[in-house]
Amino acid sequence: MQHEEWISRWKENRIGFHRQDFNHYLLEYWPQSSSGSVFVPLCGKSLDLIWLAKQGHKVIGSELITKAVEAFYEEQDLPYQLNNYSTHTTYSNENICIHQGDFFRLPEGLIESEYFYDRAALIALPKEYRQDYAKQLLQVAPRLKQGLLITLEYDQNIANGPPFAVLETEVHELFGEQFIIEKLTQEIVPAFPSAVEKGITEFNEVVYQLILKK
Ligand SMILES: C[S@@+](CC[C@H](N)C(=O)[O-])C[C@H]1O[C@@H](n2cnc3c(N)ncnc32)[C@H](O)[C@@H]1O
Repeated sequence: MQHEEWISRWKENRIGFHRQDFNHYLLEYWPQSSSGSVFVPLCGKSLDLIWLAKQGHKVIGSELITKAVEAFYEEQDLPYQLNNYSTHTTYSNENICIHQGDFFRLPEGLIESEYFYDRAALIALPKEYRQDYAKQLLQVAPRLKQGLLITLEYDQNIANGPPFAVLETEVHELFGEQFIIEKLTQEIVPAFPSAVEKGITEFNEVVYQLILKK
């Protein structure tokens, strides 16, 4: 998807993916024993960043759109410091730091997180970008050892994304070489309003745990 489309979505407030509460799969399935840093790619202004920080994690997000990042810190009333780099601008706070810029241009090894959380990141990308997403995730955060991934399934022949349908076979194609993939749960849920407009009434939401192979 073109950057311009995300710019106009945020500008026009067409952000039906944004939730006013914490993701219930995160609350249920986030590994309680985890500690350290969590990477949240394509993070928007998600409240899940707050929940993860409250669990004691250092949280590192990546988000393309300046308006989204500024809205996050302003709405959460969190102070931040700014640092400009060639590929991105970093908004830092004691617990939550967001690299604003193109995820695909973040430098190799920038992020030292051991955990990642993907809700509506992989499924925000068209198929032709998803292999690069999986590759870049591990290049930018080479110490990752575990992740929680939430995908959506629906008939992509009825409507195009985003959100895009990402089936279990593709999750294995993208991550199966590096990670042991366990499907934790799945649930039929009402589709986002933008998908309803395109004729999709419900999604099958699927939650996976990914653990790095030894
Ligand atoms: C569907 S939203 C999901 C946001 C968040 N994960 C959530 O659960 O609310 C996808 C987000 O990815 C951002 N995005 C799209 N392309 C990106 C890129 N190349 N680099 C960084 N962020 C990107 C969009 O601006 C948008 O905020």
